[in-house]
Amino acid sequence: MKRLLKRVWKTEQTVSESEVALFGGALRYDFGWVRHEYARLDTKFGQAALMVPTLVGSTLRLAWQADRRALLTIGIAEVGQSITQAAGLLVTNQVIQALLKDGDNASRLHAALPALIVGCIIAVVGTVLACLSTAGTGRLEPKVERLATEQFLEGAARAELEAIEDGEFRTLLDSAYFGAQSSRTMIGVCVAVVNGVFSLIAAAGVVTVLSPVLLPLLLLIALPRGWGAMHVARRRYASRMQWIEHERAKRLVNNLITARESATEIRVHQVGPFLLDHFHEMGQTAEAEQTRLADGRAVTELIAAAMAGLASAATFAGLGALWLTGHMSAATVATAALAIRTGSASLGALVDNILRLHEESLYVRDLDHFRDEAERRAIPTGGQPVSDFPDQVTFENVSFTYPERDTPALHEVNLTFPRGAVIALVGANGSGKSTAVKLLAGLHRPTAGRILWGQTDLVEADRVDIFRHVAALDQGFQRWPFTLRTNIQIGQPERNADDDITRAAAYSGADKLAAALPRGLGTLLARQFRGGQELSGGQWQTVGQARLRHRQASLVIADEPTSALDPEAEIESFERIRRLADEGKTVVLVSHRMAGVQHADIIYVLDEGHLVESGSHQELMARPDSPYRRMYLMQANQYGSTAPLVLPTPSANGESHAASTPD
Ligand SMILES: Nc1ncnc2c1ncn2[C@@H]1O[C@H](COP(=O)(O)OP(=O)(O)OP(=O)(O)O)[C@@H](O)[C@H]1O
Repeated sequence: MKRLLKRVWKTEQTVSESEVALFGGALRYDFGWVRHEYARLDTKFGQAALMVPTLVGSTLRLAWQADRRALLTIGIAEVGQSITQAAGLLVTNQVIQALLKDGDNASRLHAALPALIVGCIIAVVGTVLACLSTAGTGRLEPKVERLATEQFLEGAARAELEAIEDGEFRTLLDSAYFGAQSSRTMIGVCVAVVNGVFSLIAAAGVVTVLSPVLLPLLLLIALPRGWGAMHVARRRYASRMQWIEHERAKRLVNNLITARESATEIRVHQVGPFLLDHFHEMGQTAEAEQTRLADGRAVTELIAAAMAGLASAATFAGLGALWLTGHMSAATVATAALAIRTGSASLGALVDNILRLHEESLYVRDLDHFRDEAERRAIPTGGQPVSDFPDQVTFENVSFTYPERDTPALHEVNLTFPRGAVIALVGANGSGKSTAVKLLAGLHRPTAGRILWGQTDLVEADRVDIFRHVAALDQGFQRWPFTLRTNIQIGQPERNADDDITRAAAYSGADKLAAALPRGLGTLLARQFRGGQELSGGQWQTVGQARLRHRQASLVIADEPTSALDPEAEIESFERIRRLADEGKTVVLVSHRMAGVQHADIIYVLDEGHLVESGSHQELMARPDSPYRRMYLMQANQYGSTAPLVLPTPSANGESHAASTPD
């Protein structure tokens, strides 16, 4: 027995050899909710019970916002039920008293009849109230979940990009995600807690009315039951946490074996059998762990039941003694026994529900915290209007350091983006090009220095106005799992006319792509769904450029727009983007393809966050020690000295003709 208890109650972590080999140990997410692991195990029941009003408060506020009628219905139904419960017990007492009176059976039954009828009416009212509460809860739960999810999504969508990239905020975001689901669960649990409290008050009230001496007896039977329920709940929580860790590891391996991204290596490198072996080993460890936990639960429940049984026996012995010594009538003893049973069952359920409430509230509190934090870090609304695109946007000694980074990504940089010009940003990997365009687009605010939109400092400007002027396509632009049409329209969702979409598609060549797809522009671009199609990287860039064109913006930012295009498509693409400047748009190009940027009006060269030079292609090529010249020649030399970089030069009428580089 001792060995069994030791085995089932051991608390140390069981990690399979496979988990150690693949992940270096148990696979734990760095998510916020993991911070709560075992939190409740350390919480005493008293502490959890004391927190109930606070925990219930925030859920009730949400419920009040979601549907106050449903909330009021539940409240009234629950209070009504507790009244019917107490009244039912008192009426039962009347019935028993009448039945135990002197006289023949018929006269005793006659005497009991009025109380019996009242009892039936009370039971019907109680049932109707319980149904009302169930209906109200069913109506309220999805609304609360929807409201909580909307508040979560709104907070996430409005947060500054800095916040989204900040590890702490992301952690909070991930944990708050569970809060929306928990808010829904909390409604049902709150109702159960309220129900439990009222039932307990009703039972205790009746017991006190019958004989105040019975109240300690109720406690005597209820306390061990409460202790048992708490112990079982705590073991269940611990078991869930351990089980989750194994499941998480197994699910990850499972996903890796079936994922499309790993399909090539799974086959060519024969990773499949390797991972399957580990999957099998992890599965066995998990099964052993589950068996151990199930044994543990059974033992705990057995002990809890035994304790509750002993307490019941002692209580009923006490009741028997009171009856035998003439301190209590048989009718009162019977009613008291009933009230004690009802009360102790309510208390057991109450303890269980309070602990569940505490567990769920951990996630709901994360959601509350996230809402506050998201509000604090939201992109500010209002500010100085920037209704017209200015003559130029200027970076004045701009520095920027990412959160959690020591070295600045941009260091006292001065840049000018004149209206209608093509500006190229070039430089080695990590030199700060993408960071500069994110600042230009208003996605980040400088850590030092100023970005001036005309005369307006970006920090004081209405950011929504700024975003309205910007169309941006970055390296990892979103490949929405929607139709081709929506993938273009989403550049400016409110422009939905067929003509606009077709024009944008024709601009980038996405019209030819659509013609080759089974449902044209209506083809779903998501292989994971039925009828969905997958595009190649280059085809996606064509779609991205159509999206860029669809957006009616004055500042067009294209960060590596051609990296996946074939040479012919790349030439066309650069030319197309450059031509946007002819319409008065300011075009900012970030690219490693020197041939593509050489026709820009201004080329800025960045190196480790510093601006090292600027000028036109001709000016930069004329400087012997120019880093731009070095990069350009390096690329040109890859094709051999007899084949210098050749790209069409845009002509005034938009047609292109080949031109060799000046070098
Ligand atoms: N979200 C981020 N959080 C923290 N650091 C970042 C983030 N994005 C970029 N950095 C860092 O900032 C520096 C500049 O990165 P940036 O992406 O602007 O370079 P880049 O010139 O666009 O590079 P590439 O040519 O490789 O795209 C790098 O050191 C990079 O590691």
